Amino acid sequence: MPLKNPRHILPTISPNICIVNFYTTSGRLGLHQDRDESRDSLGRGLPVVSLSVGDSAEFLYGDTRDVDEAKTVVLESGDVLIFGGNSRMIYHGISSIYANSAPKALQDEAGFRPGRLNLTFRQF
Ligand SMILES: O=C(O)CCC(=O)C(=O)O
Ligand SMILES: [Fe+2]
Repeated sequence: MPLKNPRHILPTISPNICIVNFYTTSGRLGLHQDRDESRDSLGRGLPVVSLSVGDSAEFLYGDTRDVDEAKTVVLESGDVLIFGGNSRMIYHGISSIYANSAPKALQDEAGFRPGRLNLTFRQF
């Protein structure tokens, strides 16, 4: 079945914030909700658009702050994860970084240091 047009699922954004996180190979981020955007933005469920570069990471997500109930998805270099609409207030975090999992060209040709870069684009 063809994927639905995302515009029918999530509102579009004009991002005016980019949060940049760099994780060393021992880096972690505890389960949290992203709630620093405006009430209007949160109320409309405007999505967070997350781009991963470098080493792969285990991304946890769930409806509660309970790590044991959270699901996991591995985010690889180049992956874009979008959460918005009914999922805008999910708890999420990073439980581990897989050392040496980045594409070799990133290290060899771009001089990317070991670890993971994450950029999240948001509309305040
Ligand atoms: O590194 C990630 O994939 C998540 C980052 C995050 O949750 C945040 O910046 O609020
Ligand atoms: Fe977050």
